[in-house]
Amino acid sequence: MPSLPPFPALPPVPQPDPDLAARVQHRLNRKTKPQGALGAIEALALRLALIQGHEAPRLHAPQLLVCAADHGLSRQGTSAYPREVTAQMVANMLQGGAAVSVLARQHGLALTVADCGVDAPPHPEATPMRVRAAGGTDDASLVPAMTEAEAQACLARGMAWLEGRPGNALLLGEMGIGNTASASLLMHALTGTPLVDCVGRGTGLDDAGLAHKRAVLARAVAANPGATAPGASPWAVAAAFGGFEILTLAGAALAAAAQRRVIVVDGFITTAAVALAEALCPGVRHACVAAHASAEAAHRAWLGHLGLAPLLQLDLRLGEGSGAALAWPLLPAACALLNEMASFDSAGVSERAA
Ligand SMILES: Cc1cc2ncn([C@H]3O[C@H](COP(=O)(O)O)[C@@H](O)[C@H]3O)c2cc1C
Ligand SMILES: O=C(O)c1cccnc1
Repeated sequence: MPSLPPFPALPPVPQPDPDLAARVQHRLNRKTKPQGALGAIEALALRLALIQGHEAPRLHAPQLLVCAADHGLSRQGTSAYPREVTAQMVANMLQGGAAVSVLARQHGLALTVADCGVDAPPHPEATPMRVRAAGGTDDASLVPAMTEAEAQACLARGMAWLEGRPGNALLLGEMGIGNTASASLLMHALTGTPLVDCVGRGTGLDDAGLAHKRAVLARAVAANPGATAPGASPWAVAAAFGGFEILTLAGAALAAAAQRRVIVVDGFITTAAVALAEALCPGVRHACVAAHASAEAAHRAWLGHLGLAPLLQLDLRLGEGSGAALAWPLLPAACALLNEMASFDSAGVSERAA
C-alpha cells in the first residue's frame, strides 16, 4: 500500500453563542405572526443564524457532495442489491439520471460525485478520492474494514475537498451498496444502542434477509472487539466499521463546521458521517440541519442522540443526498422569513390581547 500523508490537525469547531440566540429568538417573536406559528421553520432560522454567527443568515452556492464506495460486508449478503450497483449508480448520477441528479438540477445544487473506493475501474467524470487504488473496504465481519491510517486519509481528503469551495452550505450524499450495514455498526459503537436496534432493512431486505444481516453484523462486532470496548477511540471505530465514503463525508462535515458552513444531513448513512465527525470534534452537530427522518428503522433515534430534529418525514429510504436536496428549499426560505418579515412595530399590527 502506498504511504498515506500525515493527518492534519482537527480544526476547532465554533459553539453556538447564547447571546446571539436570545437576540434572534426575540426578533422571531416580534415578527407579524402568532408567536411560534412558523413552527420548525423558526427553529431552523435560529439554527442557521447560530451556525453563521450572524443575526441575518444568508445562503449561497450550496454544494452537494455524494461520496461513493464499496463495502467488504456487502459480500456477506447484507444488501438486497448486488455490489456492482455502486459503480452503475455512480455512472447514472454522472449521466444525470439518478434521483439526486434530478433534484440537484432542479434546486441549483452544485453536485460532486466522488469515488472514495468504488470496486470498479474509475469513472472518468467522478472526482477521484480513493485511499486504496482498487477495491472497497475489507470485510468487517472478519477483520477491520480498513487501517486507522486509511481512516485518517479519508477524513483528510474530505476536509481538503471543501477547502476553497464556494458557498456556505454543504449537503451530504452517498452511494455504496452495503453501507447501511456499516452505518448500523457505527451507530452501535458510537451510541451504545443494542446492535439489533441499529439494524434496518436498507434497500428492502425481507424478514429472513434482516435476520441474516443482524447475524453478520453481530460477527463484525465480535471480530472487532477494540471498537466497542469502553472508551474506544473514534479512529478505532472508524477503521473497524468504516466505509470509505462515510469517513470522507465525515471529513467534509468537520471542515464545514469549522468554516461555519451549514451541513445538511440526508439519511441514515450521512448521519453516521456527522456522528463520527462529532465524536472527533464535539460541536459539529450544531452545524447540522437534519433534512428528514429516513424509513431506515434506527435513523430517528440516532438523530435524537445527536440532538437533531428532522425537518421532513416522507418515508424516504434512498440516500444519495436525495432527502437533503428535497429539504434544501426550506433553508433559504427560513433565512428570508427571518430577514424580510415585518415586525409588529414596523408594520403597525396589533399584538395579542392581554
Ligand atoms: C438502484 C439503487 C440506487 C440507490 N441509491 C442509493 N441507494 C442506497 O442504497 C444503499 C444502501 O442500502 P443497503 O445497505 O441495503 O445496500 C446505498 O447505496 C444507498 O445510497 C441505492 C440503492 C440501489 C439499489
Ligand atoms: O436513510 C438512508 O440514507 C438510506 C436508507 C436505506 C437505503 N439507503 C439509504
